[in-house]
Amino acid sequence: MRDEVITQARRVVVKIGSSLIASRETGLSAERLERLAKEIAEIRAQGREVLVVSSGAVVSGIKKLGLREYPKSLPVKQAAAAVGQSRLMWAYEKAFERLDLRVAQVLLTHADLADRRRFLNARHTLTTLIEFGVVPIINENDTVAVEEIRVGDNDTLAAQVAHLIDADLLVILSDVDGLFTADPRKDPGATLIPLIHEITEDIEQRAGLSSTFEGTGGMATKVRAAKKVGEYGVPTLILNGTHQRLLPEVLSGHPGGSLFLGRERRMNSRKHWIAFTLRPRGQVQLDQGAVEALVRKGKSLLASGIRDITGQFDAGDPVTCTGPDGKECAKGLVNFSSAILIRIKGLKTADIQKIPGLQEYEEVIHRDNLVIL
Ligand SMILES: Nc1ncnc2c1ncn2[C@@H]1O[C@H](COP(=O)(O)OP(=O)(O)O)[C@@H](O)[C@H]1O
Ligand SMILES: N[C@@H](CCC(=O)OP(=O)(O)O)C(=O)O
Repeated sequence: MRDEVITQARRVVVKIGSSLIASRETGLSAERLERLAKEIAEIRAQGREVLVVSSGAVVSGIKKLGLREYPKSLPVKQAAAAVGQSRLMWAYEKAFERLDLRVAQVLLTHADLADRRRFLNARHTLTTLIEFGVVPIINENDTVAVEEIRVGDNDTLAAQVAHLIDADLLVILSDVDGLFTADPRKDPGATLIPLIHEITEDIEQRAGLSSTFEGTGGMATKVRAAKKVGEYGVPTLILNGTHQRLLPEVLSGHPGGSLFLGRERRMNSRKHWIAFTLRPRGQVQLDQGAVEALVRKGKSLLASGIRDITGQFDAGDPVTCTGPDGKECAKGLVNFSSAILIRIKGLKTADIQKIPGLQEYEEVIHRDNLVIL
């Protein structure tokens, strides 16, 4: 099972963490990056399509700007990313050119993925690049990404890219062998977990933050990324990129790393986008009858089952639905703004249709726009 999922993966997203390609002396380790480029060329030669999500803009920029530490404020981080991204891309350009491979820089923000039209457009661009045999090198567009439109970390971005282009496998290369029972930097007794069938709360709690100068999210964002794509049926493999030739060897069937199996049945792409890419703008609290209608019977959400509304949102925005126990049970795109929902919550369809302007009312969230969590 493990072997097949890995060896037969045709379209692969490889995420390269800052921890792997950073160098204290020069900002960016050209040697490491060249070696990784060779290994990517090797897995392409195995008959795979490869897209790279690479961090490293900020660490490259730190050296170039003469900063002493990883920037804390957003403007300094953005300035470092701006000067660092061109250096990062230049290093990839040179490394892949030697291997007769062409690369393309693709910079994305959350806003590019949260708008369905832009999401589909990005999908088009990336698949066209793959058809041309180009290796896309993707990063977050840190320079323009303010808090509201940032993905925030590249493990999450890689998961969103894997979904975007319907990948068969997500590989996260880091400076650690995989997921351990605890952070191995802090607990020398921690052991590697080679195969994860299901991401339980226990697994999530074992994944800690980054304890290095360069790292952003640590193991926590990697496990979250694996959960995200796993729901879409894409497995995730975490490997130690500091070990020479581990990537091509493991992809050829050798043991190594931690593999998170994805769900066998893929979630429909649009529903996955609603569930995992969009950020909720508000919350709709439901009564037990509505929870059952949604979760067990696959019905659309009607106003009669709504008890209350939190937040301010417009028609078409994503919202989460919670049951009487306060737990999230669904997420979907609402047909009405929060201002209208406050007026019609708890009312029957026939009564709502008597309200001027709401004669056409049918449902608050249509089941095609609703995902059960
Ligand atoms: N349970 C765990 N297993 C493995 N690594 C862990 C765990 N918890 C925390 N970590 C830390 O996560 C780090 C990798 O994440 P990070 O530093 O963000 O790297 P990258 O730059 O590759 O994304 C490891 O070096 C390790 O210290
Ligand atoms: N976009 C940033 C990296 C953000 C990030 O997630 O870093 P990492 O944890 O090293 O993958 C950069 O290029 O510096």
